[in-house]
Order: sequence, then C-alpha cells, then structure tokens
Amino acid sequence: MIKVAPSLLSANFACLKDDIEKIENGKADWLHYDVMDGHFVPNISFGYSILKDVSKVTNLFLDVHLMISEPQKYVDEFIKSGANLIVFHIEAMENKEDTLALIHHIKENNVQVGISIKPNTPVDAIQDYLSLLDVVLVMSVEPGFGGQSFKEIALDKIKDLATRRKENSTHYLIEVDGGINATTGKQCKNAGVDVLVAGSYVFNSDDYTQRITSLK
Ligand SMILES: O=C(CO)[C@H](O)[C@H](O)COP(=O)(O)O
Ligand SMILES: [Fe+2]
Repeated sequence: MIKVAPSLLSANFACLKDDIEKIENGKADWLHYDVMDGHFVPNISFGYSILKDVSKVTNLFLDVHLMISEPQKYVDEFIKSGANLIVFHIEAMENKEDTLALIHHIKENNVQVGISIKPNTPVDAIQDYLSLLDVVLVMSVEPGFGGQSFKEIALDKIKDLATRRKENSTHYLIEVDGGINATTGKQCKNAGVDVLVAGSYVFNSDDYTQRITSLK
C-alpha cells in the first residue's frame, strides 16, 4: 500500500494543530515537513523550533525535507526536535566525504536518512549512497514552492530507482514530491513509487480525508 505524506507547507500556519489532527484522522501515513532557508531555495518556511512543537501534537512519522545549504550544520537541531526521517539534498553537499559523514551521523542517532534530487539531477549523482539510504526523494518540481506543476522527468527516475533497488538488493523507499494529485499520483504509483508527498492537493480542499484516500 502506498504511503501518503501531506506537506505542511500548504497548511494554515495559524491553525497548525487543527490541520495536523485533520490529516491524522484522514489516515495520512507521514507528515512531510519542508524546511527552506532562503539560500538553497528562494523561499523561507519554518525551522526546528516549530518542528519541536509539531512533534508534541502528533504521532505521525515526521519526514523532514531539508532544502537548506550546509545541512550538516543544523541536522542535530532537527534530530533533537523529533524528526523520524531526515532528507537532505545532494546538490547542497560539497563532496563525498561530507555526504557519507552526514548519512552516518543521522543513522547513528537512530533517525532514518534520505537524499533528495532536484529535477535536473540524475540518479547517478547518488548511486554511491543508495545502499545506505532509507529513502530517496525524487523532486518533481524545482524545490522552493508548493502548488507547481508535476514534471514528468520524475517518472523515469522513479522507474530507474526501482530497477536499481531490485538489481542491488537495497531497501530504500522511493518518495516523490511536487505537483502530486490523483492523476500524477497514479502515474508515480505505476512507475513504482512508495511514498507520495502532497501539499496543495490535500490542504487546498475542504475534505482532506477524501484527498488522502484518492491518492491511496
Ligand atoms: O518540497 C516541496 C517544495 O519544494 C513541497 O513538499 C512540495 O512542493 C509540496 O507541494 P505541492 O504538493 O503543492 O507541489
Ligand atoms: Fe518537500
């Protein structure tokens, strides 16, 4: 069964607790938490203090998507604030040594680890890390904003990641993020995705449960 991870980026920030309760009651599997620093991406969202408060009002698995430069500088704060999974961008890393160190650091703290790739970054850029990862996050929009249209290039990457996983007996989940609705969600499902992130499709609706159900 596919997992659905509503992205809090499209929630009403003045009523976060209510919106989180609604998606939890609507059978969301994970809560996707988008962190933007105004440097790695041209937008600012929320940081670890809000994550800490969010973690106190939900039992949902907290999937933290770090769209920030130098993720190694801030990762401990997100770990302390209740992240269950930390996903950083390969494009934010300067070299292989730092990337491996960050992966191991997150794992040593008993938090799951993932790497995300932007639409123009090939799967080959993360081949060396695939065996170490719990999640690969395929961006189907340029990171930075909710409400954009799905880019089809993500479908080939999902298929490619599913093939590599089979060939190499690795175990990562394949997650897709950006422009997901019932139609694009189905395309991703057919390509072999495991986790659908959906922000505007879920939260710009009067019935979160119906939207989550339609993705499943
Ligand atoms: O990482 C993100 C943007 O960078 C968000 O998770 C994503 O955009 C979700 O929003 P939507 O479903 O509206 O596209
Ligand atoms: Fe995201």
